[in-house]
Amino acid sequence: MVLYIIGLGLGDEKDVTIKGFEAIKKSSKIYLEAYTSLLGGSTSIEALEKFYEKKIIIADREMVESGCEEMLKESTENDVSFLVVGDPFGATTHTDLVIRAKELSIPVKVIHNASIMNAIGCCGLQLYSYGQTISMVFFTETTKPDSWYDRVKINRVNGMHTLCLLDIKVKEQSIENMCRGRLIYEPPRFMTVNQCIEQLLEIEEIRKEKVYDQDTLCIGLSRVGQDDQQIISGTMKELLDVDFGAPLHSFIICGDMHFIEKEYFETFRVKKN
Ligand SMILES: C[S@@+](CC[C@H](N)C(=O)[O-])C[C@H]1O[C@@H](n2cnc3c(N)ncnc32)[C@H](O)[C@@H]1O
Repeated sequence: MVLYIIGLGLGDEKDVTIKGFEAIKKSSKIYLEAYTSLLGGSTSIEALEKFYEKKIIIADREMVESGCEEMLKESTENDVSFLVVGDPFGATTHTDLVIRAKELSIPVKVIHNASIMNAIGCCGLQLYSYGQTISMVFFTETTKPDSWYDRVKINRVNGMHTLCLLDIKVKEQSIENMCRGRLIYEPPRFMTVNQCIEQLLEIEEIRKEKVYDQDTLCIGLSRVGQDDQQIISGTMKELLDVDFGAPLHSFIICGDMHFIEKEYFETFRVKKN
């Protein structure tokens, strides 16, 4: 029997490929990885279930990171589909799951789809000219992780663009609820372009290595691949107050731009009052 790992793309329930759809149809159980990305705003689990005519089981972080025992056991007897928004190996790599399945001699078939890692090409910067992608996590009162700053520095020194993927917090417990063992979860949070810029500038202020500043050119994107996607370019200062609307958001710190990249950049330039 086969464990299908299927990318759903970035839009809605209809972005699944025909191959993916066929695999879902013949699977006895369908799991949806629901903590590293999000389909289009109005795409609910119910919409997926209606379109695929199948019941969907939510695979949260706990389940995936604790080994997916039940799902793998099921795959030894029947075809099972594990759905991932975007591409299964785009940004979040589900390699642990593949290794576990291989250890149990379960055949795995991966069905790819669009990922933010390639759809980001819609802003006109050449995919070949990006350096390392960074993940920007929410700062807290006590922690401000900044290891990404060194990677942005390398990218900037080498004239490369930096894609910043922004934090998603779902099914998080408050410290108090965790300590008391209460399974009460905080509302989901998705980092905005504005929060990302604030954190970037805060760390530049602390590190002072002149990696970028508020006049650095950048691009904010939201809901890429969906009908209401937004792409807005400008300086960090200019984008700080722009409302990019509903999640998900991504951010790019531009490196050196070819003249065609510059021309394209200007077509998305923030409107000044
Ligand atoms: C772990 S990554 C995405 C992994 C996903 N499997 C993929 O291939 O696209 C999640 C982050 O990518 C970015 N992202 C994903 N989809 C997006 C979209 N449609 N528009 C803008 N940003 C997106 C957001 O910053 C989000 O927090």
